[in-house]
Amino acid sequence: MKAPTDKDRIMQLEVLGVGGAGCRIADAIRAAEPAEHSFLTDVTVFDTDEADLNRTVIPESHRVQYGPASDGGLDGDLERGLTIGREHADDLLERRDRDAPTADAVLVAVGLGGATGGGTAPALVATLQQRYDVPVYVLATLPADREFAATADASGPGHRVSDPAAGSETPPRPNAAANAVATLERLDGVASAIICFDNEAWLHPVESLADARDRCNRELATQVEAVFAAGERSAGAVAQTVIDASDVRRIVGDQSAIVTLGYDDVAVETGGSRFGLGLFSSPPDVETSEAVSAIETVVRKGIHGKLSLECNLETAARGLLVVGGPPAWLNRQAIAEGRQTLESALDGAGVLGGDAPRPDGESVFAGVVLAGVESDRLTALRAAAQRPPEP
Ligand SMILES: Nc1nc2c(ncn2[C@@H]2O[C@H](COP(=O)(O)OP(=O)(O)OP(=O)(O)O)[C@@H](O)[C@H]2O)c(=O)[nH]1
Repeated sequence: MKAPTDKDRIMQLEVLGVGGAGCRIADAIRAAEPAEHSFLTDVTVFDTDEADLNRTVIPESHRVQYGPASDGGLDGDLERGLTIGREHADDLLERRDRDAPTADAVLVAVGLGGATGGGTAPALVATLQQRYDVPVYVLATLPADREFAATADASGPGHRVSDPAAGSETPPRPNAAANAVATLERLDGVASAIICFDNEAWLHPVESLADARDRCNRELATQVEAVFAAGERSAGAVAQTVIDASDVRRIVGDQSAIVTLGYDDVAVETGGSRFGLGLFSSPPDVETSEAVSAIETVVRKGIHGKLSLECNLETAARGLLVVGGPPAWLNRQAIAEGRQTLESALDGAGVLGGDAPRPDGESVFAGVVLAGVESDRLTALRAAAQRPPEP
């Protein structure tokens, strides 16, 4: 954390999506990137399932099919996925756009529970770590119980075939918990950090993953963007306290810590016309009390609201808070107090804070990172992984 200078480098992230979920999440992150503050160097997606790959809106040049040339993926066979992953990891990295600028960090998105993403991610991350001197973070979804639990038969509410034509059917995955735990173990000691998103917590009670996934992916992309695009200086708006790549690195560490994200936002008056070019609009007069109240609200909900992975806050080893929005709303005192709020919630763990001015933004938001957390959900998945698959 430091005051901005002209030499400040804005954090740039390369995103690689692997497997069905990884490709869709990478797609969602790309879609969430606002034109006026780009933070992505490049987004490339890899899948064994060509049909799934072609449903993303990632340009064809950045979609890579590998392994057996068949639609439908590897059907949950993780051993096979691991073999294919080891065989192809080098080649996949070669098949990226070689002209893309070097990033400050790489984010590998993957859905844990399947065979393609979960099989390839460990080898891909290990190869990235060998080749580059930048952190390699994994963004991993955890499977929902309805994918593998006793009630997960094809007639259960969680397994409604939603829209087969769009490829959104969700077949039961009896091995999902075991696969997820096995992949997590393989990533431990290899990934710089593992950011988790728990599908179980984000799905509504009676909803199939197919119905929920686009909404979940948008939520996750928003959480990611709030944090990783924080260091951006856009259109003359300079953050008072810039969060850069080394700050993120300090907080999430390089020891495969489990990381969870929090986020909240509130729409605010911006004074500009939504329809015109805004050339004649002036910044709104913002009441200090209103700005303070908006920041207090998003910080409180960002910390105590639903996290990407539920955890006991006091177990967090480190935390990061980013407060963003239109510059006129970014009250410095309130942001500093928000950081103290995070510090007290984390029981004195090390906390960094910063602001992210968004001149074109229409909301005030808080992005929260909690690193090194312990989560009952991971314990439950490990227990489920020990049980034999339901018949
Ligand atoms: N949040 C979210 N989770 C998803 C999505 N698609 C799948 N998942 C989760 O990710 C896990 C793995 O699914 P996929 O990524 O489709 O599987 P895969 O890696 O392609 O592997 P195979 O299909 O077995 O070849 C599932 O068990 C789900 O829990 C998605 O779009 N969003």
